Order: sequence, then C-alpha cells, then structure tokens
Amino acid sequence: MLNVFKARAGGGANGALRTGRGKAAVTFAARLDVDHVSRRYGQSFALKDVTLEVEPSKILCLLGPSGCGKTTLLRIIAGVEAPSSGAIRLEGEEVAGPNRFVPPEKRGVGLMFQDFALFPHLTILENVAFGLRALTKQEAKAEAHTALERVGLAHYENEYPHILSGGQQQRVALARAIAPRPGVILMDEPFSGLDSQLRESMREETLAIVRESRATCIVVTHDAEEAMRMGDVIALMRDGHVVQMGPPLDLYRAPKDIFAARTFSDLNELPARVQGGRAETPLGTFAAPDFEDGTSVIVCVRQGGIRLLEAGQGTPGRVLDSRFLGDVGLLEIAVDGVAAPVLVRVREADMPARGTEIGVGVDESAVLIFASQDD
Ligand SMILES: Nc1ncnc2c1ncn2[C@@H]1O[C@H](COP(=O)(O)OP(=O)(O)OP(=O)(O)O)[C@@H](O)[C@H]1O
Repeated sequence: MLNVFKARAGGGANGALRTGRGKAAVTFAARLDVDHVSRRYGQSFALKDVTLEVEPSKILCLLGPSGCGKTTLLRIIAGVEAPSSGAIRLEGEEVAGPNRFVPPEKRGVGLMFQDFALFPHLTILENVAFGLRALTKQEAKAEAHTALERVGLAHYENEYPHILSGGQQQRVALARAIAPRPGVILMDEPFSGLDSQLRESMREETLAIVRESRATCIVVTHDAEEAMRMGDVIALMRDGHVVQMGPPLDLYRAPKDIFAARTFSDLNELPARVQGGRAETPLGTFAAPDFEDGTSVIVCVRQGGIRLLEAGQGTPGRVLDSRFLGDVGLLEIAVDGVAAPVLVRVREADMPARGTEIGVGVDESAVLIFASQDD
C-alpha cells in the first residue's frame, strides 16, 4: 500500500528555486517532493517506493534505526546518488528521475554530511568560500565572512581547521552549508560526533541559524529525542520505507504501530486478550474498541503515565528498585501477575524507598493498545 506523506504547516515562505547555484543571493526556501523513490543495491532495496513532500522552510527529520535507508534518501536528494526509480523535485522542477539528473552542485542544496570534512590545507575562510565558485574571489570571501559571522567564528577566518575544537569545526561546516544561501539544507547525523552537552548547544544554535536562513531543511538522525526537538515534521523510517510521518506530537500521541510507539516512549508492555471491547491486565482493564473479541493484544503503558498511590489503593505493588536518573527517578515495581518489574518514571521528590508497599494507578491517556505480533 502506498501512502503519501505531507510535511506541511502554515507560514512557510513560498519562493522559486533559484538556478545558478553557488551565487550568493536572497534565500528562497524550496519545496521538496520525493516521488515513489526506490533504490536497489543488487538484489536488496535500500529504499522502497518512498513518497513524501516537504513544504518550504520546514525542518523534516528522517528518523529510524541503522540501515533503514535514511542516508540513502538524503544522498539521493543531494544528487550524490541516483534513484533506481522514482523522481526528486525541487520547487516542482525534476532534479532526479527518468528524464533528468541534475548534478549536486547545480541543485542549490547545502550539505552538512559527516564525511564532508573541512579541507585541512585551506584557511577557515577559504573552506567556507569553497562552494561559492560562481562569485568573484572578493565576493566569495565577503559572503564566507558573513556566514562565519552568523556562526560566531569570523575571528578564526585566517586560521586552519586543525586548531578548532569539534564543536567549532561543526560550526564551520554549518557556515559552509549556508554560505551559498541554498533553498534546501541537508544534514546527516550532524551532531553525532559531539559529547552530549556540546551536542545540545550545537543543536539549538544550528536550529536558530537554519530558521533564520529560512531554508527547507532535512536532518537525518537515529535519536528520537533529537528528531522531536528539531523537526517540524518527522518521517519515521523502517526497512527502506516511511512508516509514519507527521508533527512530533502526533507521532508521540498516536503511533501507528508498536515499533513507532517504542521509538517515542519508554513503555511497559502487557499481553492481554480482548473481551467485550476491553483488555484486562494486572494493572487495570482498558478500552480496546478497535479489536474483535478474542484478539491477542499488547497493552502498552507509558512509564511516565503510572501514578503512585497509597498502599491499599489501586493495584498493589512493591518497590524493588529506585534509581535517580538525573531529572527523573526510575522505579522498578513488582506487581502480581506481571512477569517483568513494572517501570515507572516519577519526579525526584516522589521517589519511594526500596521495599515500600504502594498502590499503582494508570492514566488511560498513557495507554496504547496494538495487535500482538504473534497472531
Ligand atoms: N553503496 C551501497 N552498496 C550496497 N548497499 C548499500 C550501499 N549503501 C547503502 N547500502 C545498504 O542500504 C541500506 C540502507 O543504508 P543507509 O546507509 O541508507 O541506512 P541508514 O538508515 O542511513 O543507516 P545508518 O544510520 O547506519 O547510517 C543498508 O542495508 C545498507 O547496507
């Protein structure tokens, strides 16, 4: 079955895709269409019939586990690779497809790929000016200087890359991507080489600069939290196809299947069988109106959606372990009839000690029910 996914929201700047890339001019965010794109390597498919649309100025995150085809899709959009079938259109103009193949440098696409390292023998300014070949040397340097100012590194412009920290090199790579003022910016795991604190600040900075540039942006990540923080829209991928696409909150609230649910939430999974439109578990009985009687289901309860009650209320439980994780505490609670300990995330102030007898209550809004995979 084919689904067409649309990344849209109000307020996007509409504009025509510029030609003659490498020139510095006003940025026009480009609309991007991926139309029935497949990519085959020998007998296996890295991408299977992917169709999606990204509205101008939106940030789309391609999210999924290793090997699901994210990088292949990005490389096809960039023009580093050709699709086996299907087409890519920028602002309605075909740049890859049965009739046409526009090389990467003519697509007006800015790249920030892991393997697009800085040139060690060029100064930082020359590195950023590298893609601006359609300009005079003077103009290219002026534009590169402006881009370096935007990332806060203009004072390093005459130095060489080796003196920069990892985060600073990343900023230079961003300056190089935005310098030609592309309509589309593509980023492949842009922060994966950075430690967690630097990663967070670089992510915020990059987001601000990309938004300011108004370019349409596609970011590849395997980190759900990163996708939720960065994306106006997330395309969740698995085995070469898009499983679900939409705004982060939609995917969190209404994941299409249990794999999507696991991507966006930490869950307790309880097997059950539906009777009279309800699924009975040791943690309570929950409405399951979409399933016929007798269906085997997995009742998923978000770890943050379980309330701790006084002993004697709700379902009886005993705290097996209580660990502080940073912002929250993680409890392991033994509940009769549940094989594995029930995991509960609570505020640090609400953490009971090991061995405490408590009650457990479940918010219906924290419950998702899916058909069992075993049937
Ligand atoms: N040049 C190639 N030749 C053969 N197979 C390839 C080639 N490039 C990618 N593949 C295969 O295509 C599939 C998708 O790879 P891709 O790199 O797009 O996944 P990914 O989601 O980006 O993974 P990761 O997060 O690990 O980078 C994988 O099974 C990979 O082995």
